[in-house]
Parts: sequence; C-alpha cells; structure tokens
Amino acid sequence: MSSTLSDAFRGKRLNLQHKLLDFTSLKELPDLYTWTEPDEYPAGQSLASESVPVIDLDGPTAVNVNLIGHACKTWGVFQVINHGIPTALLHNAMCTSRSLFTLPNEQKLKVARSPDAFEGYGFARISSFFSKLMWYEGFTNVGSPLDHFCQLWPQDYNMHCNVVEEYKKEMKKLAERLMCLILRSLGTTREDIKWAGLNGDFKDHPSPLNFNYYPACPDPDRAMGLAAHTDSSLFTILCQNSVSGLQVLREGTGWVTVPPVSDALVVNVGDMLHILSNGLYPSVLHRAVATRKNRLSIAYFYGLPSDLQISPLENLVGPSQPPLYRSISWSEYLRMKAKHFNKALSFVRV
Ligand SMILES: O=C(O)CCC(=O)C(=O)O
Ligand SMILES: [Fe+2]
Repeated sequence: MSSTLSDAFRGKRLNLQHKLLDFTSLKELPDLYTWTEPDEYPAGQSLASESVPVIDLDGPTAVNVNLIGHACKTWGVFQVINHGIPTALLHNAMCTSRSLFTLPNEQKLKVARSPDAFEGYGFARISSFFSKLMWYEGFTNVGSPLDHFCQLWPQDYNMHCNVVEEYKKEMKKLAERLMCLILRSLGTTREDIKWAGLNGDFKDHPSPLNFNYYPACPDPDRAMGLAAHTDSSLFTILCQNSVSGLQVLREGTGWVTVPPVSDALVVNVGDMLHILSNGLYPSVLHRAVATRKNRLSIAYFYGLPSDLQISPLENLVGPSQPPLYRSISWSEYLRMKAKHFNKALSFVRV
C-alpha cells in the first residue's frame, strides 16, 4: 500500500533542497521560515462555553452517538477520554517519537523522504504548496517500520518497532469503534456498510502514521508549525504532548485552540468522511502554531481500502437531498489532494 500512497503523491515534488535546519542552534528565524502574510482567518476568542467537546467513551453509547454526531457536525473535532488505549502505550509512543527527533541530523537523513515518496523523514508533506518553510520535522510511516527503524536505531530498533506496531493495533481498534459510533450518528448500520471492513475483512486498510515535531521556536509569532489544511482520511486520531499548538477553524469564531487534556486523544473529521456524510460532517481546517517549547504529536490517519469507490451514504441522499459528491476511491482522492491541496474536495463536487 505504501507504494499506492507514494503513487498518489508522485508528481508533486518538493521543489526544495533537502537541507534540514539544526533548529536547536538558531536564535532567530531565517527568512525562509518567516511567515509575514496576514492570516486569512482571525484568531478566535474561545469562550469557555465554546470549547472543543470532550467525550467520555465510558459513557452510555446512545448519549455518545449523539455527542459525537453533534461534535462532527458543528466542530469537526472532539476529544475522547476513557478510550481504552493504555496510558503507558501513549507514553511509550511519545518516547519513541522524541527519541527519533533528537537523533543527530545525519542519522535522521538516512531515512529522508525522497522527493516523490510518502514515507520517511523530512519537511511537512504539504510544504510544496507554500513559499515558506514550516518550523517542523516529520516522519511518516505506512506498513512495517522495520526497515527505517533499523537505520535509525541499529541497536534499539526492535523496542521501537514493537511500540509502533502495538500503537497502530490499538489505534485501529479505537478507530473502528469510533467509526461505528459515527455511522450510527448518521443513521447507518454496520451491515449497510460492509465495505468499511469493520469486521477486519479488508487487509488493505492503510492508515498512515505521522510523527510530528515542532522544535522550540525563538520567535513563534512569525513562524508556522504546520500550515492550515484538512486531512484526507475518514478521520484522524491525534495524540499530543502537554504543549498546546493545535488549532481548528470554527466558523464565525476563527482559530480555536484544542488544549491538551491529560490522556485524551483528539479526533478530527477528514475529507473522506466529509464525502461519505454528503457534507453533513465537514472536514475541519486545522493547523499547528509554533511555540517556545518542544511540541510533539502523533497523527493516525484512518483510511480506506485504496481502490474502493465510496460515495455519500445511501440513507443521506434522496429526491430532496441529491448527492453532493461523486463516487471516488481513496487513492484517486489522494492524487487530487496532492495536486489541488485544500481545494481538492471542490473537484469531487457534482
Ligand atoms: O500536530 C498537530 O497538532 C496537528 C498535526 C496534523 O494536523 C497532521 O499531522 O495532519
Ligand atoms: Fe492534519
């Protein structure tokens, strides 16, 4: 599958030299990292009553179906607590991530993402759409991390592989549980969408993992961690450390911070759920601002079997509500995203 994802991104070359900054030695921002354009959207004054919903997955299912449906419709993002993923595993995954990004540059560059590849270490994958660079380092994994990890940690690769494999296994279980709740909130049953592979019958159900690192920045107001984008997944499950930086765009308010909540995971709606829900659950524009402290996050993109055609759910369309999006496979959509970035959804609109 990683080759299919790479194929989807082929042609969108990062037209940049692969010259990574040693962020730790910098006292001020180099010009290439200075974002001076005024932001298109205001910074929102987030009122207490206006904060991103936190949903307790131990709560009654019927209540959670409503809460999740409402959060997807109105926010495009929510946080979950009591999600069943052991705290120790979240901690270990963060330790692996920290260990990766604090390796010497020459070590990390052994697994540098080549210009047209999907996996590996380097700039933000969305960098090619911007003239400035982000205060960011990332590592993307699809499939087994073994090859890359052997190069990164010739001695300790086994331990880190086990952590990442276990993390992906647990994330998949949580994603399937959330998917069932989301589908119920849309009035659809598991039976209606056998294709979703919720019973594990699809082997090709790729869900890439992004390790994100935002090094402490000397001038965060003029830098950008990760520029505004929507995710191409059905939804994304994000684990963030205790440093705040993630913001979502809320209509009528502006950028609202998604504060780190101890042991909580952030879930945000991606473009494929947007299509599946016929626009009822819009994919949310989000970004990560730069900060004075080191910030880490791990994003699990819950994907779809790459060649499976999906279209708005049958129960959501009818004579009074025609389908707003044509049928499309994830791999085709990823190719469109690689070309049109945040405008890709408008090219799928009928
Ligand atoms: O680091 C974050 O908070 C956001 C990361 C993100 O949006 C992504 O990996 O797609
Ligand atoms: Fe994202």
